[in-house]
Amino acid sequence: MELIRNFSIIAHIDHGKSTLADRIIQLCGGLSEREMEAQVLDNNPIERERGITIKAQSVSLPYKARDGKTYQLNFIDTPGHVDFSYEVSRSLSACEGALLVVDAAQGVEAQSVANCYTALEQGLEVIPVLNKIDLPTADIEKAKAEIEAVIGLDASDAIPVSAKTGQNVVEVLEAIIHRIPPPKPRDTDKLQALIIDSWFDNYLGVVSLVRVMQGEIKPGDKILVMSTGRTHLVDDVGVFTPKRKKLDKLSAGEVGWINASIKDVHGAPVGDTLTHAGKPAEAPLPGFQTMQPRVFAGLFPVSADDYPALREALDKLRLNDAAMFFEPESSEAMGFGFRCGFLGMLHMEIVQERLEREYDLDLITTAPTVVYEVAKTDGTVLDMDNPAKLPPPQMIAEIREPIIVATILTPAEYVGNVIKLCEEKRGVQRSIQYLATQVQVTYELPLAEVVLDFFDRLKSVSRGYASMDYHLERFDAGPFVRVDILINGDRVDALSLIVHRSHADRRGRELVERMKDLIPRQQFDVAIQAAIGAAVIARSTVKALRKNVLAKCYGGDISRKKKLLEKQKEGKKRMKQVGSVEIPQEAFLAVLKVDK
Ligand SMILES: Nc1nc2c(ncn2[C@@H]2O[C@H](COP(=O)(O)OP(=O)(O)OP(=O)(O)O)[C@@H](O)[C@H]2O)c(=O)[nH]1
Repeated sequence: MELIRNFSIIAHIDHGKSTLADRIIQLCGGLSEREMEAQVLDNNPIERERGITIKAQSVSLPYKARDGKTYQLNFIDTPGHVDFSYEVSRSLSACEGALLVVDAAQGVEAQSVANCYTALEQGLEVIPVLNKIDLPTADIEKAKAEIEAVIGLDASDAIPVSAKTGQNVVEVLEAIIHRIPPPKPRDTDKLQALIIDSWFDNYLGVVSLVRVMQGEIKPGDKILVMSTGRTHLVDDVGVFTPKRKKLDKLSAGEVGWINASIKDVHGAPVGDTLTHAGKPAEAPLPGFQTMQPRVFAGLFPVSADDYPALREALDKLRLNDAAMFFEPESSEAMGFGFRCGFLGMLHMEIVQERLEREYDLDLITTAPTVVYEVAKTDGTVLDMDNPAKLPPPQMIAEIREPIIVATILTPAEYVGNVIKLCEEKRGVQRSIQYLATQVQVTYELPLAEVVLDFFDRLKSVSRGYASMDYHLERFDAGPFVRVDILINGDRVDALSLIVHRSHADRRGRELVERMKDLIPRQQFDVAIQAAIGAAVIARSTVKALRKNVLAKCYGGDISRKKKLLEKQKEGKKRMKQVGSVEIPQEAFLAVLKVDK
């Protein structure tokens, strides 16, 4: 155990975590040059394409140090996006230390600050690493000053490196073995293993990444999942090197995978404790906060025939993604589909992309909504994740919306823009603090205002420099109303929105205008209305088509004609019928884009 070091890397997206991890793997001889390919830790092709890490993974590496001893380094990867910050804390809880990687040309970003605090709270040793020193814009002293001012962490012995060229990376390894303590020995050998992550493998079924806190775990052991009381036989145990390698056992202090023929990820819940059925530990380890889906949307197949395929695909995805939620939903406008819950917008986009790409499904996604608390006049409180299901106004005593506290870090020159954006999004300022080279602004903001386009807007008003982190604080009552969209008098239930009364008129108007541009002209007039209850707040009309589209081409240009027809066919693919009107997918997505 003296020779084991368990560590994580905390870094903001793009600061070079994967590149550094690859270098470390290479230095420890984990993979040959050919096998390195690109970044081995980003397994999922979508993660790789988007260059963001989502799932926690791990590697065990032997490192022969300058002192002549060979250490076992267990690196547990953490995701870098704000949607997935709960996964960071669970990766950290399996470690004794963490590297804080800061891009020396960019400085500290909000996400790393929050994750760094989590690490410090959990008692981890944090080693600051300044990356990208090969860049001419890198400023080591400034980055150090920022770490000290913003995080309050001593950065005098921060290690300057270039993960790209490999310069100084070996010093990081030496710091890991000297500065991060080995796992603490326990005085009992009763098994306690913390499930850091579980995922579904097509060949093996559920594989769990565990940190053995005490005792040991071997193939053939009968293990007990402490929260469910279920027992399973362990088939195999091992580590990733990063290749999957079977071992005889995993011992106290180690991190590795186990496979115990559990059917789905819910059978091995993340944060749960495994122990021996015959000789159980007295108590489970402290678990993790369960993750609550915060953003909900309806997913509907474009073709009703795809409904069973969609269900199957969602079932499969859920095997891997314990944070995803879904249940059947039926909509008058959209037919049968599923109401799905996600951690945030990025999570939603990724799931949607996987369904379309890996399962070849054409989907329509309704506007995402947050979960409102609806207090009814009869004293009951509902969690409302679907505006179409809001009870009638006379039954509602109060609607409460989720409020977050956002911490934003920005260079001083953009602070005015950032404040303006927050105010526009109904934010209430809590504090503003000038630190070394950045400003830290804290705002209370309605989550509903944040989920749609806040990140994009924040990036654009700060030229990409501002970063943010947030946590849910409470629910606040407010004057919320449901805005319905009617097409030729039919309510499109899937387009209903819950909005703040003060934004309802503008929102309704924008929505109607946008829908008008997106609904193709038909053989008859199409009336589009936005309404609150029976009161129409905006209206518009798509005039009936008078001429055949092809008439414009004067019969001459065949290729142009063909193009037009093809374009129409394209458009047809993602259409939904509402009453007698066909609505393209973009019209539904317009709801997303309307600026609140
Ligand atoms: N010049 C230079 N570029 C680097 C260095 N380290 C990483 N990069 C580049 O920075 C970009 C981001 O690096 P990644 O390693 O993918 O970043 P990451 O933090 O893992 O990103 P996520 O996986 O999204 O969390 C890539 O284009 C790298 O090539 C470095 O030391 N110097």
